[in-house]
Amino acid sequence: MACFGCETLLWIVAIVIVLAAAFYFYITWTHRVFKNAGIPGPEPGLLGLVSEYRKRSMGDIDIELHKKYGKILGYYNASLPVLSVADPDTIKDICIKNFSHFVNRPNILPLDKYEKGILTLTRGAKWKSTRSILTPTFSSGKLREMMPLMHTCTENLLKHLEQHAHSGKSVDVATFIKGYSLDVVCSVAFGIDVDSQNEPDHPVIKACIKAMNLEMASPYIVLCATFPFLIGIFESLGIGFMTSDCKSIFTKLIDDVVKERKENPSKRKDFLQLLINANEETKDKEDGLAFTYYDIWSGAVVFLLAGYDTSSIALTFALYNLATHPEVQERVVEEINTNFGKDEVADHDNVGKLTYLQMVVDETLRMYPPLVRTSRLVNEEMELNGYKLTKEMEIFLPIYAIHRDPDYWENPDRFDPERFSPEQKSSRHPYCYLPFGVGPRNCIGNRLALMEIKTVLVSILRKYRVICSPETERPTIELTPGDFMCRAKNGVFVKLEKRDS
Ligand code: HEM
Repeated sequence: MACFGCETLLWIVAIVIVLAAAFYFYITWTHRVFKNAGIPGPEPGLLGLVSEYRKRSMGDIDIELHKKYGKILGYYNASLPVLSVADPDTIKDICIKNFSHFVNRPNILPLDKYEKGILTLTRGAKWKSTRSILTPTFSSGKLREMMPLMHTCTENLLKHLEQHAHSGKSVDVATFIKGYSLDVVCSVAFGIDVDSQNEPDHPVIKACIKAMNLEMASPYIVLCATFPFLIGIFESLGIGFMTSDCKSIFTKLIDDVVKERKENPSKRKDFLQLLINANEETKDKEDGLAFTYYDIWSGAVVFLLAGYDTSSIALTFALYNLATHPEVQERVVEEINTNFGKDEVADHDNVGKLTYLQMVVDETLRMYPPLVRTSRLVNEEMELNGYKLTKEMEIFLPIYAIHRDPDYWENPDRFDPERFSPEQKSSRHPYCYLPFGVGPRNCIGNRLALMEIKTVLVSILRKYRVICSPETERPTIELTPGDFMCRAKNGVFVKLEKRDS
């Protein structure tokens, strides 16, 4: 007769075996989609590409997959099938021609009542109404009004760079630029003035940094991608993707500012005020069309989630490209000197004159698109170019891989701003360049981002020559593995040399 302890152990072993077998059958059942549809792609293994995300950058993974399997392929993120589309004509079909079938993006994580209003994640009618309310807040007039706030952040950045330039040592510009971008988010979206370089322990700064720390291979994402039904369960329990401490810091901050401004109307022309105005103006509209208090929260937070890292990555890589290509840098400086008066401040209106600088920024966004992939969700079963798409299938557009595809870009790893001369631009397929995405669901902040990047570059380049140091990674920069964003793994080190004024 078996002892009690042995019997328990046998039960545990049996349960583990049954669970492991159930998991195996479940996962192989979910991995049947592309084989059934005849769509090429890598063997899924147990968790699809998840183990790859720990080793290599997402951009490099996409390049390799598309080289091997063609412009349209299927892979799995844990149990979730993803159709990766790197063909510009099909991208046009998805994002423009058949947009109504692909309005939404997949949610890879649960969303609570605050997060559901975040524009990048909203769906259907809610997306349409939020997008149309937010679009005017990014108009030229509104951007012009926000410039003075951004200018104050640039002044802070220059102050910090000055201290380090003096030392003659190599500096990680990524850190400085991130600090600057955080100051912009706090000022423009949260209505507070913070100098994050001097106040790294400020609770809002810490919350912003924590809220941005999501990687594709994080346990939370892998769990939800393996068992997607958990997303619904978490949502019904009121659990979202942001940690509760970050959420309560943002909520308290926004509550306080909204309350204060409703009692004492403010003259400050920031994005948060535009959100408060939208809330006032739509409060009598029927349910679903009004811009609610939660939408103010989501509007401010989307600025952080979508606008902070993206702009700082673009700025950082622009400085890297200028340091590694001094002849391009001197041409930009010459253009600035020709078009700007001695003490003229770069602003919304005058940066438009700098056409060569625009080409440099465009080429930087090609080589290092801040968002490595963007996505769409199939909203009903359909056929597209001979492929059978199932309802809820995720479609990813591998921006980084398309930008490095030699079929569209000669010598794709070479930095060459001339690719964006009017002649070269007009001779290229328009959908093989997608740093800001494409179609009605493209980046709402693209003009703001470009204005910000160009004005900051002008301010830095008029003061400093950005040069390589022994620490500058060359010929290319290693990117962080498994990151949605195109982030430099080891920072971006350069030296700053003061220019003669
Ligand atoms: C260089 C900087 C930036 C880059 C490269 C960038 C890139 C992108 C990309 C690729 C998308 C997805 C588009 C698509 O799926 O077609 C996107 C969406 C979005 N971006 Fe940006 N972005 C930048 C800056 C900003 C800024 C400053 C904001 C300001 C708030 C912003 C707000 C958004 C929002 C709200 C969406 C979602 C739009 C929607 O779903 O309707 N972005 N961005």
